[in-house]
Amino acid sequence: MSSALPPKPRVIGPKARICIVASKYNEKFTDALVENTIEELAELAPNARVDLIRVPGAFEVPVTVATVIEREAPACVIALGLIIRGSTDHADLVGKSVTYALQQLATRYKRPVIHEVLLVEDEKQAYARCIGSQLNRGREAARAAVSMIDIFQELDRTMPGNTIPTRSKNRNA
Ligand SMILES: Nc1c(NC[C@H](O)[C@H](O)[C@H](O)CO)[nH]c(=O)[nH]c1=O
Ligand SMILES: CC(=O)[C@@H](O)COP(=O)(O)O
Repeated sequence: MSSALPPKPRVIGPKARICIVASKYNEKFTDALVENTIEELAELAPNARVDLIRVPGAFEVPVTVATVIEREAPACVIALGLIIRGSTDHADLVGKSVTYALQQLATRYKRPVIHEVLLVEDEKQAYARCIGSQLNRGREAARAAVSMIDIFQELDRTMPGNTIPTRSKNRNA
């Protein structure tokens, strides 16, 4: 059984823009994920501007995240979705490709991308993580997002520039 939610981070004051990219597929569950995320963000980042983009399925989430970051990068992107395993390998293929793509985007753009595109076995697991409270992955997404915004704002204060020394022309330097 998965562990419970991470503790609530401290409330962040500064205004920040957060973009949620959420798939519509399995909408009973993905709607609940979105609602829980927004509710938790309202408490932890009351001054934040929260944009919401809904896409057809989990597989469409990464390309939308990439476009959002390239056009108007938010402080943090939250990716939400629910994949329920069927009778073929499609669920695994979608789940793994989305996971890899989101991590690639986060590290390429140095922008926090919170990954709560869930792959579950059945509706019971989906209910516990999307609608239930103890394991709610929407609240978990919001807490991770606020923590990362806080961390990156601190990094901007303490490590503003490119601190990796560029190699000099003199290879011996
Ligand atoms: N079966 C689920 C899907 N499948 C659809 C894909 O995500 C994608 O939209 C399609 O392959 C077209 O590119 N999506 C989910 O989010 N959840 C599922 O359970
Ligand atoms: C992730 C999916 O598209 C999957 O749930 C569809 O079900 P199936 O594997 O039976 O085609």
